[in-house]
Amino acid sequence: MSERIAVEAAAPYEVVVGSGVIGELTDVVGTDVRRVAVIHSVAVRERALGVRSVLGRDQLEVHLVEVPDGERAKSADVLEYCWRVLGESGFTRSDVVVGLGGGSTTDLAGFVAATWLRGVRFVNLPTTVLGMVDAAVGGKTGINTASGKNLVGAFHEPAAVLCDLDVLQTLPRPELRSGLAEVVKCGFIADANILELIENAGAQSVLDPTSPILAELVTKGIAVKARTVAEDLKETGGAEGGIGREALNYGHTLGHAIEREEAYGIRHGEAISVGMVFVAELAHRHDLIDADLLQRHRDVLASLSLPTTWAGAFSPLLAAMRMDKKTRGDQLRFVVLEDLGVPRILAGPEEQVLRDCFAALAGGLR
Ligand SMILES: NC(=O)c1ccc[n+]([C@@H]2O[C@H](COP(=O)([O-])OP(=O)(O)OC[C@H]3O[C@@H](n4cnc5c(N)ncnc54)[C@H](O)[C@@H]3O)[C@@H](O)[C@H]2O)c1
Ligand SMILES: O=C(O)C(=O)C[C@@H](O)[C@H](O)[C@H](O)COP(=O)(O)O
Ligand SMILES: [Zn+2]
Repeated sequence: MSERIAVEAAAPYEVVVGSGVIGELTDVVGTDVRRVAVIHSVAVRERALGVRSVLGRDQLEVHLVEVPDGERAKSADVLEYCWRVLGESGFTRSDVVVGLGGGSTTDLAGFVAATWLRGVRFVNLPTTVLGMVDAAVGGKTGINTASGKNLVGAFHEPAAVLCDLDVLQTLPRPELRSGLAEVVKCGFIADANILELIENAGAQSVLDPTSPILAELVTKGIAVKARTVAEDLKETGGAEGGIGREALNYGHTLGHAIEREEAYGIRHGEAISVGMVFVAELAHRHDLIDADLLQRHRDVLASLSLPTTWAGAFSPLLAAMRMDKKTRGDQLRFVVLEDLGVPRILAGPEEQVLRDCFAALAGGLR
């Protein structure tokens, strides 16, 4: 059984979730296509070979473009390598890029597609929970630079996203957990039912790649992402009363800074987990949320063994946060909650309050 979630973009597309849905790839790649470049990470090489043999049957010329695992793929060097392969293969505007891998791979593949010939079609085949619920959907593509995370990129929507749950069976457990941090994020910003599902089911079944509960959480996370991006495709502002796509950045201001500070040795979802506790502290200290909602952040994340504390110096993080895309001029802006499911922007908090929130993090429980 599969679920189909529509994303109402300028060119609407579907996110298909279920076991075996990779079988739809030939259809979504489409006709009148001569070449397909499958940009994939090393870890999913076997899957890439499978994709090549399926697409190759239709007389397509399939180029496998293997890139490093994880964040190392999101570099100017790897981007340049992909451009070179496309150039040497004579890749035209009617050809298609396929991104096969986790969020790092699909962020890169999407940016390759956004920039080659000023934009070609691309299809995402995410192979991590995080890729399925977040990175592969919504059209944010890009790479990192020495100054920080995702600083160069483009909005470029995929033509389709196929989330084949079977691929999760090889995903290492810490990666699965990391993806769940973005699912928890969706719970706090938009769909409290996600939190209840996790709290009631318990970690064992949530972390089981074959469990119906994980499939349900993935589908619900995608639904939040699809709804949010459809309202504000390019992060220019939400509908009346809302903050639009910036809501999806919950926990990311500090989270991205931690990733950079750790030289990407921490997983994205782990850093975002710490970042969500930080902004919950911030909201609590501004009397926006009560102590119970703050504690609920720690509890649900800890129940999945996601980190809720981080020990290190604050000043480098503050400097990195100034490079966050939500910053305007010298003013830092954070996504916080004013209630469960009600995100808002908190602009220009006092530096001392930020330091106090950080100290509370480093010290664990308040
Ligand atoms: N564009 C967006 O909207 C968006 C949203 C969220 C996150 N992101 C980005 O996504 C990235 C994180 O993505 P991620 O958590 O998927 O990590 P990842 O892509 O770095 O993958 C994690 C590791 O798992 C391996 N892997 C992937 N699929 C596997 C599988 N099925 N079996 C075995 N190993 C597998 C990868 O090769 C890698 O080593 C970050 O760069 C983050 O900034 C982007
Ligand atoms: O889709 C979005 O919008 C998000 O913010 C989703 C985030 O989970 C994701 O990590 C995104 O890549 C962060 O974007 P950035 O604009 O802060 O780089
Ligand atoms: Zn994220």
